[in-house]
Amino acid sequence: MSSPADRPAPTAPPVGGTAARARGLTKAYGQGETTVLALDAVDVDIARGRFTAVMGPSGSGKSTLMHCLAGLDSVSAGQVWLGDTEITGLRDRELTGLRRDRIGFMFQSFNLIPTLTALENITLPMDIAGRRPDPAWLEQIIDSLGLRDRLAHRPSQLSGGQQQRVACARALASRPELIFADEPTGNLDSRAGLEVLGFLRSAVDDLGQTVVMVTHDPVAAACSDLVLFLADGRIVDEMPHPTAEAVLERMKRFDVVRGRPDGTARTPAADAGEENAVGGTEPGAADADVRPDPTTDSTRALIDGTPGHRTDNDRADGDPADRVRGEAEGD
Ligand SMILES: Nc1ncnc2c1ncn2[C@@H]1O[C@H](COP(=O)(O)OP(=O)(O)OP(=O)(O)O)[C@@H](O)[C@H]1O
Repeated sequence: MSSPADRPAPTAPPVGGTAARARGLTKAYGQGETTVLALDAVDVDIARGRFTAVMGPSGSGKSTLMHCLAGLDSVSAGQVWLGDTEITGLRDRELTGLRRDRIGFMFQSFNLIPTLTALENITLPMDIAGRRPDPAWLEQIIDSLGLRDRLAHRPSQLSGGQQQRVACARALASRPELIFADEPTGNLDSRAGLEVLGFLRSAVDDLGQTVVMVTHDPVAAACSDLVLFLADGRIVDEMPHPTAEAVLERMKRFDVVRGRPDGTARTPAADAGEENAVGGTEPGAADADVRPDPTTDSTRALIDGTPGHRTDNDRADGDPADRVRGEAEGD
C-alpha cells in the first residue's frame, strides 16, 4: 500500500487496459471565498474488466469523482478519458451519446419508473436511444439476476432488492464499457445488499464488465478488486484485494474533521500533505442547498435528453421522475 508520496508520478496514461482515466482532474464548486475544492488534481486509472470501489469520508469527493468520470459533471481543470476518448471538452450532444452508448448507471434510489414494468424499465435507456437490446445478452442478464418471473411487475410490486436488481439489469442491458454505481446497496438491508453486490461481482467475473462503485460500506468494498480511498478531493491510498476488516481499519485512520477557515473542503493538515487528514466531512450548511440531487443526476443519466452535463449549482426543477416518464411515454 502506498502513500501519496510513495506513488510514482503519473506518466502517460496506459493504453488498452483502462476503461476510464483522469489526469489532473480538478473540480471546484463556487467561486472566491466560498470555493469548495471537491477534487484536487486527481490522477486515476480505472482498470478494464475489474471492480473498483471508491471510499472516503463524507464530502471527500467520491460522488464528484464518479460524476466527472462519467461525464455527468463538468470539470474545472484536467482531462478525463473514457477508453481512448477524451470526454473533457466534448460538446453536450456528443457527451450525451457517449454516456448513452458506453456507460451504465446504478444509484442508491433505484430510479425506476413506477408506471413501467420491470422489463420496460430495463430496456428504457435503449428504447429512448432508439436501440434494440441484444436479445441473447438481455436473456442472460435477466436469468443471472433472477428476474425472469418478475418482468411484468411494476416497481411497487417488487422488493427493494428486486428493484435494485432491475436497476442493475438496466445498467447492464446496453453492455456498457463501464458501470458506475453510487451507493447501490445504500437503501437495501444487508441480505439484499449482498445479493446485489454478488451480481455486480459476477457482472465483472462472468460478463467481463467494468464496475466502479462508490460506497461507505467496508463489506461492499470488500467485494471489489481494488479500493481507492479519497480524502479532501485526493486519492490518498489504494488497497488491492480488500477485506472488510482491512477496509474498516483503513477508514479508522481518517481523522476527525477539521474545518478550513476559508470554507473550502481542504484542511490545513491536508495542505501540509498529511495523508490521513480529512476535510469537509460534513458538508457545511452553506453547501446543503447546492449539493447534487442524486435523483436528478441519475434521471439525467438515464434519459440523457436533458442537459446531463451538470454545471455548478445546477439543479433541475420539478419531479425528475415525471420528466423521465414524459420522455418515455412521449408526453
Ligand atoms: N453542487 C455543489 N455545489 C457546491 N458544493 C458541492 C456541490 N457538490 C458537491 N459539493 C461539495 O464538494 C465536496 C465533495 O462532495 P461529494 O458529494 O463528491 O462528496 P462525497 O465523498 O460523495 O460525500 P458523501 O459520502 O457525503 O456522499 C463536498 O464538500 C461537497 O459539499
